[in-house]
Amino acid sequence: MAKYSRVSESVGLITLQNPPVNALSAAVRQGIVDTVERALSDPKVKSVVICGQNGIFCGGADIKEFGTNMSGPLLVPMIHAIEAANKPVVAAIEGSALGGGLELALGCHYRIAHSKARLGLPEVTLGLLPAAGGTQRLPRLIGVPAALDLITTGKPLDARRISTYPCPRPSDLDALFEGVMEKVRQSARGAIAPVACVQAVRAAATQPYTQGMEREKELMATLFTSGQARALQYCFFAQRAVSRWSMPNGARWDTSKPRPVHKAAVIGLGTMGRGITVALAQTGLSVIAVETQEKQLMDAKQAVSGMLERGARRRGVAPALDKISYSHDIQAVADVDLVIEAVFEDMGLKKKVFQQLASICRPGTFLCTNTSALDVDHLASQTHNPELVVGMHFFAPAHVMKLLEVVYGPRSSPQAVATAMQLGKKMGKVSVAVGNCPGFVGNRMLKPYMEQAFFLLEEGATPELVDRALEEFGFPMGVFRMSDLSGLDVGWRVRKGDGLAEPGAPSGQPARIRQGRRYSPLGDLLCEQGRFGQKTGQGWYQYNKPGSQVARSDPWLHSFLEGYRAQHGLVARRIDNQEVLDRCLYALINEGFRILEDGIAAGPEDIDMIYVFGYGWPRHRGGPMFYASMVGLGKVLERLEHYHQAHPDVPYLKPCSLLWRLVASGSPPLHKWREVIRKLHSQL
Ligand SMILES: CC/C=C/CC(=O)SCCNC(=O)CCNC(=O)[C@H](O)C(C)(C)COP(=O)(O)OP(=O)(O)OC[C@H]1O[C@@H](n2cnc3c(N)ncnc32)[C@H](O)[C@@H]1OP(=O)(O)O
Repeated sequence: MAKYSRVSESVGLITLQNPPVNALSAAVRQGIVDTVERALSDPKVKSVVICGQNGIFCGGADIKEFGTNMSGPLLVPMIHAIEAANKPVVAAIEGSALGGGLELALGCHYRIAHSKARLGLPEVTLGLLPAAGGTQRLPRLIGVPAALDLITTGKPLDARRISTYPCPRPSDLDALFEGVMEKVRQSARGAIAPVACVQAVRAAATQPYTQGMEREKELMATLFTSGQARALQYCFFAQRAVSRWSMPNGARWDTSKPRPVHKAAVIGLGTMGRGITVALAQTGLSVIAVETQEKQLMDAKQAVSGMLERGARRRGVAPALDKISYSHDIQAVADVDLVIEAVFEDMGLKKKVFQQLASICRPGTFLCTNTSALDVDHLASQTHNPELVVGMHFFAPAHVMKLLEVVYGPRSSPQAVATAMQLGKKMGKVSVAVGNCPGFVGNRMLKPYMEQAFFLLEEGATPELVDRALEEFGFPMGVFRMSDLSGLDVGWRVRKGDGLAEPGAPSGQPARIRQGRRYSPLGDLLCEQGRFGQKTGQGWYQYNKPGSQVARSDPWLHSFLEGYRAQHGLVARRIDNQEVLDRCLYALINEGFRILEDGIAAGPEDIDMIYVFGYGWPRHRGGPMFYASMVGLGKVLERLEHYHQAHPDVPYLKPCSLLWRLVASGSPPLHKWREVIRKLHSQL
């Protein structure tokens, strides 16, 4: 809706009214058309001001309308009519003016913005482009380079005084567009909207306005119906939906009250502990950082200060150095509100820390563990108050990565979960509440994905082939480059703990069967040679020196694979990209369905946001479960069955019962899966 009033006798004031962000729904667009017409036909009105209610100009088109039969006036003619008005129209911008909201402002003759206003064209993040004249008017207003930056990244900027703008004067348009196109293609990793944005702005720079508008419309028509736009718009809502968490016992976000956290402690200052300390201090909390080894404590202090200083420089603020006090004595945590344990991933050590915390901390202190896979409930049982224990699983580097898995055990209280979720939000994380099981959601699904990658090497693939297929799909790094980055020894330690990795495996089939199922010892064999990845300069690839990040193909690895296949009587065959994607992704997705079946994740959105924000799943593909729904559940099931028949000793390829059930009930759209899951649970 849009409210009309006349102020100071001669000013027609149009106020957009559609809480919470004044999105341009059909009713709002109709309201604008009607009120503009009214102002223009009123002889007493000499000028018109458009603003938004409740401190926000406009959050853009109503994204909820996208999948529907959109009715009401169209944005383009509405904005044209405003631009063509014979009375001056001013956009008075407070808060956000985004997407269609900014395009509306661009159609006005003047724009006045509050110094704290945020202006942006985020359409590209939804798989679209600003097709209400945004790609045509903005370059004309602020120049091609600045417009390209805003339109292709979707990042908003603060209102600025015009005198601070650089004067846009590109000398060689062709070179400029070629350069930008190359950069955009690289960072887009297969997303089509950023590329279309460049093409639309190129039309603005090289063609008359009307032809530019035609090109903008044409490009938008392609994007609007694309699967990528659907995926990105799904992510927009899923990111918000995961904050409305629920637990199988009925506890929910809206009935569980978090407790405020002012002072926190981090135990263990390795890589994860340092990142968590930085993230907490940057949020404004007082932090006690504990490391019992003196040398490690000194190193950590220096590293944390450096990270805080660099971060503060980037954001133009003072570093939060004074928020942290360091101690080598765990007794220093006695009066904090919440503790995050981040010691070495070893159950014995973690148990000891939890026993100590239980006797040191004041009653009511929340005790959290940053374990990435261990049993949170077992740690809770070391304390007097297991209801105060939850997992807070951060991702490295913890002050940068957006994902936080909040892991509740069977005894975690709703208040503990609510407190961890709220703290995550304060830290700027996308927090997802998940149940307790080995690996939780993210790492549990990674296991079958990595297992398939190892098997593919045994059958004839190379790390380069597997990685290329996954990177072309949109992952920033394939599985082997990622494994080299995070360290092969991490998985080796876990496999040893699980009784899987044994040194000096014999040759032949028995060497590749462990605990009754197919097993690939390839990763273990590399570790036995001291090839831990980037940190040792050798892993699945080779590096110039330890710590280097530039992976190069390694002839040693290729002949090692040949020798391994010969030793075990395996004949290499040709493997194509499709098989790599099918086997790695469908095995991972199948585990996602098992996680839903087990009630470890409340819905597919939780799994998808974990993969998008923590594991580099390409956002324009919406997350693994959304991807499965786009591919078609029937096809996923058929492919899994096919591969399981070929590899009956690989249980991860056996389609799970929820997938069968969903296909049997007609492959309902993803937002209906919860109903099927509820029915399944009620029958168990
Ligand atoms: C015809 C095609 C035309 C396309 C042109 C476009 O305009 S595309 C849309 C471009 N606009 C955006 O992408 C803006 C998206 N919104 C935001 O970035 C933020 O919401 C905000 C406006 C900066 C406000 O942020 P804040 O943190 O204050 O609130 P939330 O993000 O939590 O949002 C509050 C609720 O409002 C819903 N919502 C926000 N924007 C839209 C929108 N454009 N359409 C529909 N709904 C929107 C959001 O989902 C939240 O709802 P919940 O029910 O609470 O989840």
